[in-house]
Amino acid sequence: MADSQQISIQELIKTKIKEVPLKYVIDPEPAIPSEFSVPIIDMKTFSSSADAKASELQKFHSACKEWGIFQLVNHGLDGSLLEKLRREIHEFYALPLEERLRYKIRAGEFEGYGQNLIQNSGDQKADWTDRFYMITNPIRRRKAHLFPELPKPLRESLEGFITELQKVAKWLLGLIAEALEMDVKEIEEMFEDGMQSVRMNYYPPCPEPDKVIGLMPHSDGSGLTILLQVNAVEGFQIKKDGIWMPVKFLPEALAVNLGDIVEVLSNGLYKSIEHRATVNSDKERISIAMFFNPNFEANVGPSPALLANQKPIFKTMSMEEYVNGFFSRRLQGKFLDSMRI
Ligand SMILES: O=C(O)CCC(=O)C(=O)O
Ligand SMILES: [Fe+2]
Repeated sequence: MADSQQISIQELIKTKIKEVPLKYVIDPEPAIPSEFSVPIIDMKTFSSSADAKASELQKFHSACKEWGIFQLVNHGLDGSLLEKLRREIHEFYALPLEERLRYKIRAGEFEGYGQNLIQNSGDQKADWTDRFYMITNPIRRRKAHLFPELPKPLRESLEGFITELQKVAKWLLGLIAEALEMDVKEIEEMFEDGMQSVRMNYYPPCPEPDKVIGLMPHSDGSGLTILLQVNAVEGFQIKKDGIWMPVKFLPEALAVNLGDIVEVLSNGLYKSIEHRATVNSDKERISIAMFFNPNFEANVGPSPALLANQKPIFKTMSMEEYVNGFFSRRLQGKFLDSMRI
């Protein structure tokens, strides 16, 4: 396989393959369509009457307990900003290969553009995706050849998107503190100047879509993840009550899923949902996920506020230790299982 095709599936499919190479062939568990839809949380309701707010907070609390994912509407993000961001991400993936390769994943690193890494050789299977992952915050942790070197229009719209999402994430974390009856200061301090990262996921069309997976089943290692569908192609699925189900998002909603850190913080009351991405035969699919995490001075463990009347079910570790543990494995399954007491 030529080098470019090792880096990019987008290049591989230009060779008009009829069958997918063995390293991508898995046998994904089928999904079963469900009549249920992911809960919808309306941000506007929180600024209306006290009764309406209390009932929306209750809905939020149940969504976090039962689903670990919800769709946030009336989030106040500027439609034209989202429009521009979507256009610029498309343009990035339409760039000639040499341009995209300026950002390719370097040896021993996980940030950059390219296929998801296979950690151990053997017969480990690969995801059908060309992703671009990078740490965006704290700004001092941005790699000089990645974010600062992006094409200017993409960089500017990403910057705008990040600033807006930071406000939404801060508000959501405050809501989590309120729903869990924690001190809001505790969560604010934990996430202040936190580690944030972004992944632009590009899933090329696939000649045998039922044999591959865009992104293996996993829960996010983050505190919170905010996900935006970049084009209108479906493919996001969650495992709910042991069954995979496809998820349809409202076109302008932000999907918010809880990551492992919030599951640990809530001492298991809230759930980080297992999810995956599927691909299809004729359309590319693009999404962008932004991950919000605590800062490197924080500890990851059950909130002391919750331990007054319950035993911890997870260990506490430093954020540094947590991040090293998380990135030393591939994105698959649930990392927090290794933190259970
Ligand atoms: O592409 C998607 O819809 C899912 C992306 C995702 O789960 C991730 O980037 O962690
Ligand atoms: Fe994810």
